[in-house]
Amino acid sequence: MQEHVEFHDVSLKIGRDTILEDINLTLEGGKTYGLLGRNGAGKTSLLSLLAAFRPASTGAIRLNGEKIFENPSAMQQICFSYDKDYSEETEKVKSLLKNLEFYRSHFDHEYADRLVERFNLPLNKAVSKLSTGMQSAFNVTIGLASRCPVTIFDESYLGMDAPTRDIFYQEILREQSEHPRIFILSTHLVSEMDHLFDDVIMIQNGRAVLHDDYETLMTKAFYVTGDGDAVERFSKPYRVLDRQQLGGTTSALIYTDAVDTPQKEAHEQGLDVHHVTLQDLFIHLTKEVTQDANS
Ligand SMILES: Nc1ncnc2c1ncn2[C@@H]1O[C@H](COP(=O)(O)OP(=O)(O)OP(=O)(O)O)[C@@H](O)[C@H]1O
Repeated sequence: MQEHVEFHDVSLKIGRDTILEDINLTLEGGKTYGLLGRNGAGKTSLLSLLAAFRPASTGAIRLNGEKIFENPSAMQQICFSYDKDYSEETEKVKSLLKNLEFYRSHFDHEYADRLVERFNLPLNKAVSKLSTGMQSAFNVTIGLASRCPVTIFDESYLGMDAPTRDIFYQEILREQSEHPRIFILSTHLVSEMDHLFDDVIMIQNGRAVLHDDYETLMTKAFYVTGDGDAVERFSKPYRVLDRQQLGGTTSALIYTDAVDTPQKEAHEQGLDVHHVTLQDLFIHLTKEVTQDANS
């Protein structure tokens, strides 16, 4: 069966603060989701609800139609890899990995061994004695080898050097093709990880302000550059996320939900059209929403 997760009208309130509001999302098996949001947007809060660490204040989260919270069989299907504090952990890498087979029904020991080798993890060292980057690699090893149908990595790259992150990215791609599941990658390294995403979800001020498939999303935004008046005329009907002027030349970042994106039309009007990166789009979309929220 193809896994699916549904957030239905989910909110989270802590004390008087509304942390998450009106979250409605559907996630499907075989897809890798990039979860993006500024600091404090609510990414970890959202993921901790999905991992059933806490109940939602309203609404429901379901895995394959079953509520997740306090449901042991649903919780068994979800792995949450985050920047865990191992300072009190006296167990060695080897024994902690061995113990996992009792908790994680899908855990693949051979795969864990391969990852230990790839990440160069010292099996006989206490986990608390691993460097920051090695602890991240250890977390990632558990997340990948547990082969949970829903696997969440919340900023799991912390402290990892570039070659180690590259191994992690290769493994995500290989696992998704050989053992398809729902991967959720919460990250600030947008430009480095965007090639992994099938879908992009953006959280802003506790709301899911965008959920789109990566390819579609990247056709919705583009830069037009040219004579200032011509750019103004062209961009009038569209949402302009950013505008830069240099002498008589203007460059505008257009974002549109139009099914037929108007890039051809821009060309016909003598304007240059350039692609936007996901990182740029993220910066300008979240900047715009923040300004709106404050206005
Ligand atoms: N236990 C808590 N009590 C009160 N407020 C909290 C608690 N945990 C989180 N928050 C608040 O909820 C909001 C969202 O925090 P969250 O950690 O989910 O954001 P995030 O998007 O993961 O941020 P970052 O990218 O900085 O890790 C923040 O305003 C934070 O201060």
